[in-house]
Amino acid sequence: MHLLIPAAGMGRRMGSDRNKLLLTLLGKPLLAWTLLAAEAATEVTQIGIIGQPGDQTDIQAILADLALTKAVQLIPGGATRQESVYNGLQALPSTAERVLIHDGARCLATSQLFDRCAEHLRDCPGLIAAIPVKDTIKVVDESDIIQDTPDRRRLWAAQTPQGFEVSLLKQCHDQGRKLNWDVTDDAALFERCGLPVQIVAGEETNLKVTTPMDLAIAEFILRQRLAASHHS
Ligand SMILES: Nc1ccn([C@@H]2O[C@H](COP(=O)(O)OP(=O)(O)OP(=O)(O)O)[C@@H](O)[C@H]2O)c(=O)n1
Ligand SMILES: C[C@](O)(CO)[C@H](O)COP(=O)(O)O
Repeated sequence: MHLLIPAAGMGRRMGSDRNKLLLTLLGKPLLAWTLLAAEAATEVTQIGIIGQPGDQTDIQAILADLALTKAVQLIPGGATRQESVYNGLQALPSTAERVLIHDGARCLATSQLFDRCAEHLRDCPGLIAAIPVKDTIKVVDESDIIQDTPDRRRLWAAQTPQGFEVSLLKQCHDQGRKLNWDVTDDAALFERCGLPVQIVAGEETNLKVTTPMDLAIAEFILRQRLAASHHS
């Protein structure tokens, strides 16, 4: 199955001078960890990295270092994640029926999670990895006065991978562009088009590295993971 990796962000919330996916986490760029998980996933056959042209040299260097066995294509990114994924969809071969999309910034996703999503995608038109929300969530108005406390049993935190039938997702993206929808994930486009999106069990460690604190937490998790694999 094809995997698209949006990797064309600026990392503004990270506050660094470059794309956060090029920052180092335990000796490798963030993007390299994401690619290693994709390489280890049995169900992933082809990888499209969606990156800004200005990052292309760095991305090529990461690829040269990893020497992945899977076919990798570089696709130019857009101004938003939504635009970047749109570009990725246009670059897929016409034979691609289903696609997984996974944020480069979720560099701790395991190969098992990719495989689980790909397997489920054979039985539904759209899905996302997600985990149940642990906090009590408040809905507030413009003055920060609480308006509602939704039932936590119905709240899930969206992650990636997200997977879809390619033809349907392309239609949803086209609709979104026509109607100027501005969304943060692909599932939202599917939802707005009235299409069902299934939840698949995500991973608590599959955080999106967004801020410097996330980077520190990711390093802690990765250290634990590597230590456990050395002892087994
Ligand atoms: N124009 C964009 C913006 C984001 N992304 C990707 O989408 C994922 C999720 O985005 P986010 O974590 O918000 O990354 P940034 O946009 O880099 O971060 P920020 O919003 O803090 O600038 C990341 O892998 C990012 O590289 C992308 O491919 N193209
Ligand atoms: C796609 C996503 O990673 C799901 O959690 C997320 O929506 C990306 O955008 P965000 O604006 O950084 O939440």
